[in-house]
Amino acid sequence: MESDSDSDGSHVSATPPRDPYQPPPPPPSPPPRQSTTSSKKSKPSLKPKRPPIPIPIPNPKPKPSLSPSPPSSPTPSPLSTLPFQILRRTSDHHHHHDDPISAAQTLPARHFSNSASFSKLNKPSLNFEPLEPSTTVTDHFQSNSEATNSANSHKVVKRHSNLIGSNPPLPPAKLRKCGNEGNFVKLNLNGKRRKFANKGKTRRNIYGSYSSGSRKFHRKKKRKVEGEGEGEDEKNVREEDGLVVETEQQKQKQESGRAKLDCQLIEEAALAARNEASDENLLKLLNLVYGYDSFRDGQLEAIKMVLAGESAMLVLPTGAGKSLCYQLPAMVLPGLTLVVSPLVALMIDQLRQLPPVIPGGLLCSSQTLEEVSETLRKLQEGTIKVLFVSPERFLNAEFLSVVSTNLSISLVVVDEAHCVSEWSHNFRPSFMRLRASMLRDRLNVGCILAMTATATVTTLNAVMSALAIPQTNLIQKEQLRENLQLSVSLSGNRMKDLLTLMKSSPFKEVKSIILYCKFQSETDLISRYLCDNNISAKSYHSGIPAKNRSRTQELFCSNKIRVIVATVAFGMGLDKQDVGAVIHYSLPESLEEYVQEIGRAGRDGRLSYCHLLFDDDTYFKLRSLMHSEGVDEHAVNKFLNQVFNDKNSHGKICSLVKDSASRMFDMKEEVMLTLLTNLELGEVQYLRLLPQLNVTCTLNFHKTSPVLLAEINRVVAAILKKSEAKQGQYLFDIPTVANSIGITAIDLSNQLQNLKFKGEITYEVKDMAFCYKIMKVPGDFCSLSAHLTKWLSEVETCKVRKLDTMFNAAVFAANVCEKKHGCFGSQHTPCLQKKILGYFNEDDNSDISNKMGQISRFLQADIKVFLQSNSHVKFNPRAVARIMHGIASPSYPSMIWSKTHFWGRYTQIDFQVIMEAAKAELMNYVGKESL
Ligand SMILES: Nc1ncnc2c1ncn2[C@@H]1O[C@H](COP(=O)(O)OP(=O)(O)OP(=O)(O)O)[C@@H](O)[C@H]1O
Repeated sequence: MESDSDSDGSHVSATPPRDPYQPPPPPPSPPPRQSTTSSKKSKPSLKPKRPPIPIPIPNPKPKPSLSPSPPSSPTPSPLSTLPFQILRRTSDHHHHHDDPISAAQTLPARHFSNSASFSKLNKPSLNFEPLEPSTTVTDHFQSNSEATNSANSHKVVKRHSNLIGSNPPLPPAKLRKCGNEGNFVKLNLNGKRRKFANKGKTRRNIYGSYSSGSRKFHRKKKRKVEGEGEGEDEKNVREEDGLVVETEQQKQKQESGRAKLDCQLIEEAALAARNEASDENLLKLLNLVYGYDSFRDGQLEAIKMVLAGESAMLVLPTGAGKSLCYQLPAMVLPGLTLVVSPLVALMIDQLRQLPPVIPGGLLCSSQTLEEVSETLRKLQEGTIKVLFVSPERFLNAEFLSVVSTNLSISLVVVDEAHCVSEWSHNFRPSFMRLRASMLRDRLNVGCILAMTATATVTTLNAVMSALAIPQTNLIQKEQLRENLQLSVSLSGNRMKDLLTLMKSSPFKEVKSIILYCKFQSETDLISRYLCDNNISAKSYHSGIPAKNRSRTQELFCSNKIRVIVATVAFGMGLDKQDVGAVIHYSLPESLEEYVQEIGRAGRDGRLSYCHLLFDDDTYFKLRSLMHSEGVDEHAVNKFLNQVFNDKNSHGKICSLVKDSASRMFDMKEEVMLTLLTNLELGEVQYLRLLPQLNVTCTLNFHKTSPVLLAEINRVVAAILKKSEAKQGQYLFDIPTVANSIGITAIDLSNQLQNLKFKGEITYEVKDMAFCYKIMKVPGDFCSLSAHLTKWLSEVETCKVRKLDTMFNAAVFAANVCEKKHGCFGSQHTPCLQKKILGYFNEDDNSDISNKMGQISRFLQADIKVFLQSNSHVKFNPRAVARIMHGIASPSYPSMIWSKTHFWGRYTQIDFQVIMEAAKAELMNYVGKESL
């Protein structure tokens, strides 16, 4: 069993149902929903019409339509706190995703020119890079563009300025308005490079007209329109092109005039808001850029606070519009806005959703050096206004030098800010880099906007304290949307129950469903199962190559598949408006995760359905997994001794080979990284983490003799000194050689690369390692390891409590709820809402009960037999308890230990109880000194 919930740690039984299942009483059916393609009737808009403004503004996202007389909702929840109106899902509403034009209308409409009168600080202003049509597609989304291209080789797909691919093409009418489409981010996620034939040639100026390089674009377009071109003589095409270009140029002239006017209006509005951040000025800007008539609950408050230079903590439900709370200030504030997000995919989505008037960029670890330097160059030029950056990149030396010397940062946004706190469901050690003191010291940042949809009071307090946000600056709205109808059922046979559920109302009418599973193998199995039962489905998890994943997401977003069967890897940041249902096939690990995932449904404000199927087995399995990252003080102590193995190592670059260290200390890689990050970012800075690299090098000399080369090259001289020579090959440790001549390991790698290019050497590297520079050797290893172990164990306990709370809420709804306050059948919206809000507010701090057994008659005897039958192996209590729970660890891999009779035999007994029993038995057991 693996600890990673998005990993293939478990197997799902496909055995036929054992127990006859009574499906939950179906809720009253909403009217049937028709297929996407058939529903194109225009419907009255959800929102009041915007007042006319001087220039034609393309519509904002098509509003979900109302069916004339929606049936009354079965959920009696009050709607007063809702940030937007709830509509009941109906079958015939318009689905813009099927329609490229309306899909494109989901893109914000306005564009800026380079003539921006915004003062440039070194000068991130609302300007745009020239367009490189085909290069706005990243490798990440290459599959989509390839699909488009192969469908019509002459069709050039133009893209939204902040698009990174996989986006609906803009219709010509919209394109004309784009004065600027130059933002693109290339991510080499697949490790491949895409060649752009006309890169650097096709340019579009800031008002949308084309420079000479753009003739190709028109030529292709013309061929497509007139069905010509195939096999046609290039010269003819060029002659005809003359006419086409002329008319196009006339049109563009007119349009560029209009675009210029639009830009001026936006610039004026932004400047007005900068001078006076009044409701009126901000509303005008909102309307001009997004086409929205009003701010949603919490937005204006947050925007004004940030514009006043005050840090804020913003807690709004999923889909309530948090992104707008930094996008709009980014237009008004003079400096750069940095947005830190936990996931690359999330940053890509956010960059894509940036209005075209805001030039954006991205920096993350999956980019190549070339891509990183391109972004840094743009930053220096001031052509990026909002930069998405991963926390790992955040305080990296090169980034810091560019940012701190050339740019002024107006705002740092910490998205999914709960990741800062170890008491959240999703703690990211790298988010520790975002402490306010560090931001102030290194980047001179005064204003921080932290945003989350899912945080308990404890988490919020931890985040606000780390980011130095005063309590008075907490803007918090209820963390649940009211348009989600929550139902729960305890399942004896989840596969059968799932099918029954999906074939009954209201789910059978819902066209777009996310089905969440815990394990990768489950998603594959369930998607096949659904397909076998005529439900179009595809699986999505991190084990699927990025290219295929984005293709699946694209198919789902364009409603080509009805159900996406996904692990937790899917959904964060997904802003598909018309997801009508979210089904949990497995118990989420926490109420936060549950709320985050159901938050993918009903973002269009319509009533949407969320069903949780749960069972005891999954709970026990997850509970076991909660213990897979636990460590003992003894192991932490050994780890620290290894990290600081040379007591006089101040300033030295060291490395820890991941595989061997992981086995040596029986610690997962993530745990070692958490410890190292704590040693870097905790109260005392003991070390500084450096990029990970392969540290063992085997080298051969080819041209010049090693000794002669060493005379003119100090790297070679150092290698000869520090390596072991064997049969003409030189074996050495990269950090050791780097240290000996006082350069970084990365510099050494670069120099080796140079020698290789010159034909002097060939070499191979292996052993991926954590690399770090020692800043201070701890004085007392024992107290430091005690401190770190206590901290890790508290984090583990916190996770376990979260799972128990989630399970208890489901059990309460399914078994205990008396259905007095609006709950009925399997529907438990009121009681679950109460539990969730109480949990976030921490109303109930009493002990959380759990279903784990505290005693077992045979446990002690089984442990004894196990130890006796494996007398040749050294165990500690944690290792024994893990085996009894069926959890693999680096030193006790499942490939070997799952064969034992006792593997996973005691998943229903509390982990601590087994640890205690194992400890007692190991004490008795002669020859075991591992305690
Ligand atoms: N004032 C507004 N009026 C109408 N629509 C809005 C408004 N503000 C934001 N939206 C729209 O709401 C949708 C959701 O916004 P956004 O993605 O920022 O939500 P979020 O709070 O970040 O959600 P999540 O936490 O799930 O990522 C977007 O399509 C956005 O354009």
